[in-house]
Amino acid sequence: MTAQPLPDGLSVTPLGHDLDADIQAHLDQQTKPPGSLGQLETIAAQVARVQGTLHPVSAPVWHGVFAADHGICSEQVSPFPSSVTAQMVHNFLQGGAAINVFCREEQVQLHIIDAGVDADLPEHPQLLHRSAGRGTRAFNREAAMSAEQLQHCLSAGAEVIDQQAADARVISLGDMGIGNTTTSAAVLSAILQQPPASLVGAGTGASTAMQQQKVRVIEQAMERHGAELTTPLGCLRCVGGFEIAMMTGAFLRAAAQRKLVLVDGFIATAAWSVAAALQPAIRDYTLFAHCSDERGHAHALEALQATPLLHLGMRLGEGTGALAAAPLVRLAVALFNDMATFASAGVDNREPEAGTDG
Ligand SMILES: Cc1cc2ncn([C@H]3O[C@H](COP(=O)(O)O)[C@@H](O)[C@H]3O)c2cc1C
Ligand SMILES: O=C(O)c1cccnc1
Repeated sequence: MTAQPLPDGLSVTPLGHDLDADIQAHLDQQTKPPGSLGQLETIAAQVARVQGTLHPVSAPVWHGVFAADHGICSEQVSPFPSSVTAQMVHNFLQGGAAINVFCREEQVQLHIIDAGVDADLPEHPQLLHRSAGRGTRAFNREAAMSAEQLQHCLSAGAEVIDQQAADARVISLGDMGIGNTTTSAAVLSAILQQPPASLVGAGTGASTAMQQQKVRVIEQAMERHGAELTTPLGCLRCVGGFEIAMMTGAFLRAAAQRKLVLVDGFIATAAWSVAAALQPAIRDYTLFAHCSDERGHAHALEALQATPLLHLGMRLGEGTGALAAAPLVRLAVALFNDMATFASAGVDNREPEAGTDG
C-alpha cells in the first residue's frame, strides 16, 4: 500500500472564535425575540464567521457540475446507459437541465467540468476540459483509477476553484455520472465503515434485484481492495470516481480559501466525506443543503453528524439540492445585515423578569 500525498493548498484552517460574541450580540440586538429566526440566525452567524466579518455577503455564488463515467456500469448497476452522461453534458450546455433553471433563477454562475466523460466533448465557454480519462475502471475487478489520475483529479478540482471561482463567496458543487450512486455508496461504506447495504439505494430507479447487484459489487470491491480502503485517498483511488475525486479537491480548496461550501445530495456527500476525513476543519465552512431521497443519504448524514437544511424529497444530483438552499443563505445574510436594532427603531427591548438576575 503506497501512501498518497495531498496536493499543496488543500489544508483547511479551523475557524477561530474571536467574532462569536460580537455576532451573537448583533443578532440579539435585532428587533425580534432572541433566536426567533431559528436556523436563519445560525446560517448568518456561520457565514459571518467564515468571512470573518460583521458584514457578511451571500454572493457571488459559483456552481460547478463535475461529470464523469464509471467503469462499474459494466456490472449492470444503473437502469440508464453510460451514454446519458455525455448527453446530459450537452443538455447542460444548451441550458435545458434542471440545474440550468436553478442557476438562472438564482443568478448563479455555472461551469460544467469534464472530469472524465467517455466522449469527445465540444469547445464551449461553460465547459472546462479537465478529463482524467474516459471513465474509471470497474472497481470490483481492479482499482478505479491510477495514483496519477487521482492526483490529477485533486489538483484539477482545486485549480478550477482558483481559476473560475476566485471572487465567489459561496461554492456549490454538483455531479453528473451514470453509475455514481454505486460509486458513492462504495466510498461512503469505506469511509464511514458501514455495511454497503445501508448505503445502497435506487439511484435513477434501480429495481430491488439491481440494488442487490449494487451491494454485491461493493462487497466484491471490499474484499479485493482490503487495507487500501482504510485511508481516505486509497479509498478514492480504489472505488471512487473522477468527478467525485475532483469534487473532493474543489471542496478542500474552497474551504482553504475561506469560502462557504454548500453540500448537495448523496454523491456530493461522498466527495465531502473524503475531504472531511483528510481535513476535519472543512466542517466549519460547510452547510448541508438537503437530505436526498436516495436511501443511503440520511444514513450517511447521520453517521457524519450532519444536519441538512431541507427535506424536499429530491434525488437528482447535479447540485440541485445545494442550490435549493441558496435562497435561504441569501435571506439569512440579508436579515443579519438589514434588520433594525431595538435602539435604531425605538422598540423597547425585553425587561428583566422580577426576581431573576438577567
Ligand atoms: C436524465 C438524467 C439526468 C440526471 N441528472 C443527474 N442524474 C443523476 O443520476 C446519476 C446517478 O444514478 P445511477 O447511479 O442510478 O446511474 C448521476 O448521473 C446523477 O447525477 C441524472 C440521471 C439521469 C438519467
Ligand atoms: O442525492 C443525489 O445526489 C442523487 C440521488 C440519485 C441520483 N443521483 C444523485
